[in-house]
Amino acid sequence: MSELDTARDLFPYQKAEVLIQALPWLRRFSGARVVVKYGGNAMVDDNLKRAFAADILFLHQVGLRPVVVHGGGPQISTMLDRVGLDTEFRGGLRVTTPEVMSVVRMVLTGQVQRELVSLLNADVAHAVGLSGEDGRLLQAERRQALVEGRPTDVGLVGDVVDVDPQAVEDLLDAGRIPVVSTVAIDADEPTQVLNVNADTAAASLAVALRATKLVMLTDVEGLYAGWPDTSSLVSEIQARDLEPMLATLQSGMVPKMEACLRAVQGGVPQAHVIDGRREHSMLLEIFTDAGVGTLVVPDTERDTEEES
Ligand SMILES: Nc1ncnc2c1ncn2[C@@H]1O[C@H](COP(=O)(O)OP(=O)(O)O)[C@@H](O)[C@H]1O
Ligand SMILES: CC(=O)N[C@@H](CCC(=O)OP(=O)(O)O)C(=O)O
Repeated sequence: MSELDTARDLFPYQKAEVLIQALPWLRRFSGARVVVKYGGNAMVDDNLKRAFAADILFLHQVGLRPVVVHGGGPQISTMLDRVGLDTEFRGGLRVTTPEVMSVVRMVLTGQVQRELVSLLNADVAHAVGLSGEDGRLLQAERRQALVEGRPTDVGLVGDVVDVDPQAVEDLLDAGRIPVVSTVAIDADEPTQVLNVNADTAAASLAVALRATKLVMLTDVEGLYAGWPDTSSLVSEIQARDLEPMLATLQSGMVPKMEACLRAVQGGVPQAHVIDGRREHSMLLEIFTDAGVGTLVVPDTERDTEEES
């Protein structure tokens, strides 16, 4: 039996109780901008994608202003394989030749984004897709990867250095749900596009939009202190405790936690990593005090005072 069936089986008074309990959260987050990063690894089946779209539409309907930033790493790898191009990652970043860049852009903006926009618009037409190229939303500078401590060339890969959020602001003002693909413009050569990690791009956008929350949906429960020991889930961590942990993390969790750190240090009050494989985990996180996943918060003032 799915969790949805269980919810349907609630007694009517229990359903009313759930609605009442959500009221303080609905009040608190009314009008809040929430940047939701949907990772390619959490887009594993059609039911999950539909549940994700339903959650985003719920947030929008109850007065929050969700902005979706999507990934698509596995989907890019599948397409590269299909067209006979090799996939290689160095230091967590895809080695991006001009041919690979064409596939990255095509899959992110022409496949993954289109699919999400179409799911979100199935009943009401709220969602509009855009890429980091539109309105110069995301500008990046070429970067290298760190492999065993050594800077290594990874081709057309960048780090977001400038965000012009106006195109997203315009859509939010018009009551739309922006769906952003993280292809960026090369700040040094504006006709060139760069491949950027979707987690760090989402964090930069959350900072530029002065978002209330950054929520990252992925394929694990959250951050594990002793990965792969799944009993070591970190439920809440301050920026100053996360920083020294970064060097101990592996693979996809490195950019994700760097992104959470970038967000809270840039003024976003809360950054969450939650399990995108569980239907409606986003609603649980936002509208209950169930405390799912890992919450990253800025250093508290009290602790800062204690130190000085
Ligand atoms: N300390 C850790 N805690 C949780 N996951 C970790 C950790 N270290 C590495 N990982 C890996 O990071 C992956 C999530 O990152 P990634 O594959 O990039 O996801 P996404 O496509 O959602 O961005 C997990 O599936 C897990 O294999
Ligand atoms: C430079 C780099 O590695 N870019 C990523 C962009 C997509 C992404 O980040 O997707 P997920 O969020 O699903 O991992 C890539 O090419 O896979």
